[in-house]
Amino acid sequence: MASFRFFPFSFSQPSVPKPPRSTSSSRLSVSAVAVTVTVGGAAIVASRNPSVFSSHRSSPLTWGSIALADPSSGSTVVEPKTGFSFPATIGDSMRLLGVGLRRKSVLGLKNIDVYAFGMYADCDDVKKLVGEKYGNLPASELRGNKAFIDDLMEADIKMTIRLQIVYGKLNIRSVRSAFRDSVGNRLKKFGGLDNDELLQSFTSLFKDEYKIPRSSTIDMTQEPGHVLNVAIEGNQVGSVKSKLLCRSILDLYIGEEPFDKNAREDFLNNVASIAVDDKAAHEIQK
Ligand SMILES: CCCCCCCCCCCC(=O)O
Repeated sequence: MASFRFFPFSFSQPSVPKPPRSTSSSRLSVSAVAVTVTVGGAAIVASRNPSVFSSHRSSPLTWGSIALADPSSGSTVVEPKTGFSFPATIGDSMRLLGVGLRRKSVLGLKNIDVYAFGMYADCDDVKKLVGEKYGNLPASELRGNKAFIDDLMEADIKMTIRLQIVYGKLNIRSVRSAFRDSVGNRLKKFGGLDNDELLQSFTSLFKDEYKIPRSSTIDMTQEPGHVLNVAIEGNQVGSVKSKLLCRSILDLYIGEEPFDKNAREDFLNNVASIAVDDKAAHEIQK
């Protein structure tokens, strides 16, 4: 049964400013990266090479970005290292702005591919934030602007991080424990030491009875009002209302020490490109 917890937001001063080390090693060279986009059943290969997508976009910022393929066509984007695909849109408004891979070292010996992930955001919410606070900033400065990136993770923007399990031997206890480490660390970073109850409210959503075989999905969606909604295989398993928790989870993927640096870069490029396209549209209308 789905559960709902409410945690009022309060950020205290970061007392443990050291984030976990990124374990991602999915650094991909310009020539090596390939992302397949399928449109109407046909596969299109995208890469970080700027030329691939430049034909259908006006912005020079969108090199290597993958999500701005036609969202109305039911297209999907493939994470290149795992071959796992992600829909270009979820629902009416959420668009895929980056895909990546979470790798994790086991007993300090070898890295395993744990899950592929897709990062989605509501474009209208993103445009609203840019319009309200960053309208005067040139797009080239937007994607690297720390205040903007912090705002992206703190504003009331609808976003989903979809995990797709790659490692077939994963059980839900390992998921709980991995979240306890990674999210727990971020909660300390942004909220101080006293957040055990909040962390417990989140990890307890992952109940023993849930099975997560290879290719199953876990969606973590920030809904309006900073409600974190978790769904496993499309079934809602619970929600926690906490701005701190939402911020901490987004930081794992979009923050300064992300699990996959290239995925973050693509995400920020695509966010900037949405904003640029919106500004350009307004200029034309004037
Ligand atoms: C054997 C490795 C087990 C790792 C399980 C990770 C499962 C999901 C955790 C999500 C948060 C994170 O990536 O840290």
